[in-house]
Amino acid sequence: MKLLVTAATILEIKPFITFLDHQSQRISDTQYRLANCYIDVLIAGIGMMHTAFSLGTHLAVRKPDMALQAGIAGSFRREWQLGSLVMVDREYLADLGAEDNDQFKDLFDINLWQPSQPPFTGTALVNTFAGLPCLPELPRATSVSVNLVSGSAQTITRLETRYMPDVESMEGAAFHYACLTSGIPFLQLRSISNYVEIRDKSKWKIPLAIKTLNDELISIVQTIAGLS
Ligand SMILES: O=C(O)c1cccc(C(=O)CC[C@H]2O[C@@H](n3cnc4c(=O)[nH]cnc43)[C@H](O)[C@@H]2O)c1
Repeated sequence: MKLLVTAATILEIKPFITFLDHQSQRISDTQYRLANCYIDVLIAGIGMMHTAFSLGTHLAVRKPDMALQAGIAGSFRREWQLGSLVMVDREYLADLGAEDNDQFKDLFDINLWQPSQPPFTGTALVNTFAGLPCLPELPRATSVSVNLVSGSAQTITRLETRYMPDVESMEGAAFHYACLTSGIPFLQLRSISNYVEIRDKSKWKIPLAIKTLNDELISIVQTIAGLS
């Protein structure tokens, strides 16, 4: 099994890298062997541009059997606690399009993209989770990927009305696009660090979200490697 684990920033998967440093055989700066599982770690950068380029290059060269993206996210759902985990089954590109006076239109609305053109299902990038060696028991979430973190009532209402999202990140859609296009089974794991609201960074629980994210990531990778 060749597994890719990717994150936007090293901060988000530092405990996982520490686990690999202690529990696995280090092959190079970014490659490890854990039992019969070869693990590549890719810090792809924040945002869809960095993620798409890093992943596109990596998937073409390394051809992993599975890719796992781990990161923190904002939640639209107040009933989901900070630090709780989801796996994303549906991604929307929520701020790529055109402004028509005070209305936002995405690329499907203005007919530059057609619904269900590959690799889209309708207007979403959908993970069926087919081909994965294991699937954690986590809530499934619809996600929007944005370049501009949502922080106004108007934007939040627009996203909720249009996409009915549970969570928001800055990379998920690029990850889904790259994996669907390359035909590589994939899993996007997100831990909720904040609610999507008018920006107040003092309320974010990044250390808690990173802890729960990495506990789950380690557990999943141990399962894939046949260690639990
Ligand atoms: O200081 C800020 O305003 C700020 C805004 C968004 C993200 C950050 C980060 O430091 C984390 C980068 C990372 O986190 C993901 N993320 C987390 N929460 C959200 C969100 O509410 N909306 C979109 N992305 C979020 C994102 O995927 C970034 O890679 C700081």
